[in-house]
Amino acid sequence: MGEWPYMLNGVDKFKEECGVFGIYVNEEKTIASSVYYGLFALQHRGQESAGIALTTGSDFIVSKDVGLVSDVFDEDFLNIKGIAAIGHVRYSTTGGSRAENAQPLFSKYKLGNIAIAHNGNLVNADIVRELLEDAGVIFQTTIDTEVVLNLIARAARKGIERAVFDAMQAVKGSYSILILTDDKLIAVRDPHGIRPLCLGKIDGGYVLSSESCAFDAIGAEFVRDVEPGEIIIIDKEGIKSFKLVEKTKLETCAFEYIYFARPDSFMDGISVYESRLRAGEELFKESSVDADVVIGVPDSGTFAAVGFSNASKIPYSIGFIKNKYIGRTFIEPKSQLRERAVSIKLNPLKTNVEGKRVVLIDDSIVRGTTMRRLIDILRKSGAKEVHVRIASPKVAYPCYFGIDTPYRSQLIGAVKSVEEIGREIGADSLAFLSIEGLLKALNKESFCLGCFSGTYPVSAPLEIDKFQFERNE
Ligand SMILES: O=P(O)(O)OC[C@H]1O[C@H](OP(=O)(O)OP(=O)(O)O)[C@H](O)[C@@H]1O
Ligand SMILES: NC(=O)CC[C@H](N)C(=O)O
Ligand code: SF4
Ligand SMILES: [Mg+2]
Repeated sequence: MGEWPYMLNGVDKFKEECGVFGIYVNEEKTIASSVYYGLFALQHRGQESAGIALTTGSDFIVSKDVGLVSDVFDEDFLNIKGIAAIGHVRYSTTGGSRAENAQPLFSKYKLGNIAIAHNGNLVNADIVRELLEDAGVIFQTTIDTEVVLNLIARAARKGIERAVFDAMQAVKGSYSILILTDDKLIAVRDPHGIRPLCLGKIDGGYVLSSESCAFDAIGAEFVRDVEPGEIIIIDKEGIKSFKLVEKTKLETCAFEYIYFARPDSFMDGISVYESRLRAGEELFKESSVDADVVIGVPDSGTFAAVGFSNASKIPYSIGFIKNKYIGRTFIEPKSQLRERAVSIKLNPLKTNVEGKRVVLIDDSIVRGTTMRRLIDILRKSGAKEVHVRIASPKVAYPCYFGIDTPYRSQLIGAVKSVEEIGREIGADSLAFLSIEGLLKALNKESFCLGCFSGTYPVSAPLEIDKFQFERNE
C-alpha cells in the first residue's frame, strides 16, 4: 500500500467521483428500488462500491458492499418499504476501496440512527480526525467522510439541524452530502458548489441527486439545483432550506461538463451535452485546420467532434468502434498490457480513415496514453494526416476535490509544452481549447478550473495522501 490506486490497478487517468441519490416520501413505499434505479443512472460516477440506507420511521436498514449497483443489492432488500432513503456509488479519493469504506456510512448514537453519503473530498480531514481521536472518538473507516458523521453524531443532542450546521463549519473542501436520520433527509452542498447536487419531486415527495439524469430514470421531475452553501431539510413538516455561510460563490468543477457527467444531465443551468458541442465549435474557431474528416474519441470526445464538424463544415464520421463491455473502470491485468488496453477498447473503422486527412477530437489528455495509441492505430489504418484537437485546456495540475488524479509528474501537460506533447503523441498538429474558449462553451464565468490553472476555490495542501488514515493500521 502507499501508492495511489491507479498505480495499484493500472487505471492511469482521471477517475470519476462518487454519486449520491436520496428520496423522501413520508408514507411507506418501496423506495429502496427507486434509489437502486437512481444509483444505476449514476453508475458512471463510481464503480468501486454501492450502498443504500433506508428508514421506515422505526427501523433503519443499511445494505452496501464493493461492486456494481447491479451486484450489491438483493431483491428482498429492494422490496423493503420505507419513508426515506439515501444511496451512494463510490470512487475512492480518501481511503482504499474496501467493503468497510463503502458508503453510506452509518452510526447509531444515543438519540437514534444516522447515515451519510458524500461526493467530494475534504482537504482538512486529517486535522479534524486527529482532534476527534484526541477526544476519544474511535474511527471505523479510513475515509474522510467519517469525520462529518462523527462530528454530527457528537453534536446531535443540540438537535440534528444545529449538529449538521456546526459539523459543516469544521470541514474544508468539496462536498455534496446526503444525510439520513430516522425521520429526516438532509442535503448539504459546499459553499463553492464544487460538486453538483439537484432537487426533484416525485409522488408528493422529494428526490436529491448528483445528476439530473437519475430523475429521468425514476420518472421524477427536476425542481432546481441545490445552491452552494445550502442546507435542505426534508421531513414530515415539508421542506426547508438555510445557508451555511453568508458568502457563497458557485464554482462548479469544469471537468464535470468536459468529461465526468452524463451528457443527458443538466447541471447548474447548463446542459452537459450542449456545453460539449459548444466546446467543439469554440475549438474550431480557435484552431481551425484543413482536413477531410472529423472523428471523435468515444465516448466523451464524440460530442465535441460533432460541434467541431458543425462549425468547420468538415464532415463528421465514426472513426472508432468501442467495445461495449468495457466500462470506465477497465483494469488491465498486467501493467505491460496497459498500452494494449486502448486497442482492446477502441478499434478503427478503416473505411472512414484510409487515405484521409483526419481531425481527431477528444475531450481531454491526462497522461497521453489514449492519444499516442490512437494516432498510431489511425496511421496503421492508412490515415494521411492526423491533427489532434482537444476540447479542454491542458491539464497541468492535480485535483483535490473528489477526483483521483495522477501525481503532477504523471500528467503529461504538467511537464511538457503543447509542442512537446504533439511530438510525443505523434500528431501532425495539436491544439487545446483555451480557458477563455472553455468559459464561452460553458456560457458562464465562474467555475473551478484548478487542474488547468493551478488556482483552486479552496486552498489545498501540496499533495494529499489518499491512504493517510491507513498508515498505522
Ligand atoms: O490521456 P489519457 O491518460 O489516456 O486520458 C485521457 C482519456 O481518458 C478519458 O477517457 P476514458 O477512456 O476514461 O473514458 P470515456 O470512454 O468515457 O471517454 C478521456 O475522455 C480521454 O479519452
Ligand atoms: N469520489 C468521491 O466523491 C469520494 C468521496 C469520499 N472522499 C471517499 O473517498 O469515499
Ligand atoms: S481541480 Fe479540476 S477536476 Fe478538480 S474540481 Fe477543479 S476543475 Fe474539477
Ligand atoms: Mg475518453
